Amino acid sequence: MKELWTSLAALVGVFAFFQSLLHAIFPPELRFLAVKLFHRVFCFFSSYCYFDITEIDGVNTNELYNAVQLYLSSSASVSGSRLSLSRPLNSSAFTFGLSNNDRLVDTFNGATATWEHVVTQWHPQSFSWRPLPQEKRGFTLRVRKKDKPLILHSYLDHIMERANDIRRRNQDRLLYTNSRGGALDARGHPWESVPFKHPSTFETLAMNPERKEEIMADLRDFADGQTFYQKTGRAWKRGYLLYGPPGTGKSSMIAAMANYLGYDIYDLELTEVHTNSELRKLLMKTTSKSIIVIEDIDCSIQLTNRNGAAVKKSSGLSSFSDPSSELCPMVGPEETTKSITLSGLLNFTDGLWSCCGSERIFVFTTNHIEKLDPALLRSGRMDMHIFMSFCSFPALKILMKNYLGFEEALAGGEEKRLLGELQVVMGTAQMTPADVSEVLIKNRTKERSKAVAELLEVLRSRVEVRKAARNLSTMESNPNGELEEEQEKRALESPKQADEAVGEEAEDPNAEKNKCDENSAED
Ligand SMILES: Nc1ncnc2c1ncn2[C@@H]1O[C@H](COP(=O)(O)OP(=O)(O)OP(=O)(O)O)[C@@H](O)[C@H]1O
Ligand SMILES: [Mg+2]
Repeated sequence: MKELWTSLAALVGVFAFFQSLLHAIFPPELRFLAVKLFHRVFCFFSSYCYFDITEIDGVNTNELYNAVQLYLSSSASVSGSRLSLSRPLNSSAFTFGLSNNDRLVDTFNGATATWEHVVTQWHPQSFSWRPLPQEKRGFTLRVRKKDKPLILHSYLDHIMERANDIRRRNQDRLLYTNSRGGALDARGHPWESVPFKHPSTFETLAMNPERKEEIMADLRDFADGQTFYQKTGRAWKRGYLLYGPPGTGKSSMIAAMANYLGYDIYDLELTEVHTNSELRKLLMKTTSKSIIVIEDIDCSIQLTNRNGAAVKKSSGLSSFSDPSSELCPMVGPEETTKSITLSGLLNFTDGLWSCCGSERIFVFTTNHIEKLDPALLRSGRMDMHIFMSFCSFPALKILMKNYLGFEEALAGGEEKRLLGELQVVMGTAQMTPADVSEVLIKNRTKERSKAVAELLEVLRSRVEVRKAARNLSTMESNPNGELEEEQEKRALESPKQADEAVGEEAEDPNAEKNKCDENSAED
């Protein structure tokens, strides 16, 4: 045994001697060439090929590196004995990873892939404004040469897909905003994000159950429709226009959609976007499986029609923004040339640029559908028009269940009677779900039947106010109806002052016409 150790030590000594001799005799360039040559010969005779996937690709983060890390985390958690553990920002789950210079073997369609996590110290030479990492990290993938085509064509795609899945499952959804205007952050992103934790779901959303089911089915079909969209040559996107009075649940519906599908939300603040190209850049930086929202589209911004002229209500093309409205200040011609145009917006939702991602939903909301340009309403543009109405009786039952735990099937005699009375007054009271919710919140700690009775009282007084308003307006017989409109607005917008206010019945001007109106183009 002792002899073996002696001969081993001698061997190491000889090797060290020859190495120092080589260093002394040959210049570094020659040594470098020799190593390179050796490497080439080795690669030529080796049956393996290698791929390096570094964390930083030039100055940008390499998406594939992150995807591989996430992908391997699912198998690493099962097989590894020493793992790195992390919890990414905005994530609700832990992620496992390979420790430095550790290996993991994966198989894909019969091919074996060996992954090694390589970490080396790094001292960047060049100056950078951004703090750069002190170590260089990357993965080395080793596969048999014969498996190279399979790896390049399918395996990497498979990894990206799996990683996206894992990310979606682990990560809290995000709400993005472009409130910084067009300015980019350190990573070149124009969007800022916060975790999206809105509790609204389709279960809590008060609306006609059949209509709700229809919308949910539409969303499901959309999310599962990759093959359909591919087969029919359509971009994988869908547009919803939500319209109705304030407080009827348009924003709540968007949150419910996002929660239902597990999508992120991009809340596009159009007033912060200055040009069409800025709008395009924003679109390009959105991810798949997301909902892009433009709230209050009718008064977000001064839009121009496709001829470049300002859209005028009087010209027959209804306007997004009434120049006289204080919400939508008039923009002069010189600004108009710089601002975004209607065609820019239509390109954003519908043109070639809308396809620079997939599986995206566009949602526009408005309180005044009659103010929208027909170009936005025409068939196929916004696939589904959803009217969010005043609180109906079925919607009221949902709110009562949410806030008071009131179940119709379990209601006692007195509760049943109250429910019957509610049904009678509900149709004429025209209260928004937001107003009803407020009354229910106020009374939620009371005994249930008392809370219901209280709501009935509020609804009745509302009906009374509306009746009085109608009578008064008939007496005044205002030929232009302008006063009626004003009174109606006051009575409905501030129900608390309704006793003093005198108004006329307010109805969505397009309610009947547009109710549940869905563009036939979609199917
Ligand atoms: N259909 C509804 N179902 C459940 N809750 C509702 C509904 N509509 C309104 N609410 C309640 O009223 C509040 C305001 O609703 P929301 O912001 O969704 O209305 P909106 O239609 O978007 O109003 P606006 O037109 O002013 O933006 C919500 O926080 C929610 O609690
Ligand atoms: Mg809203």
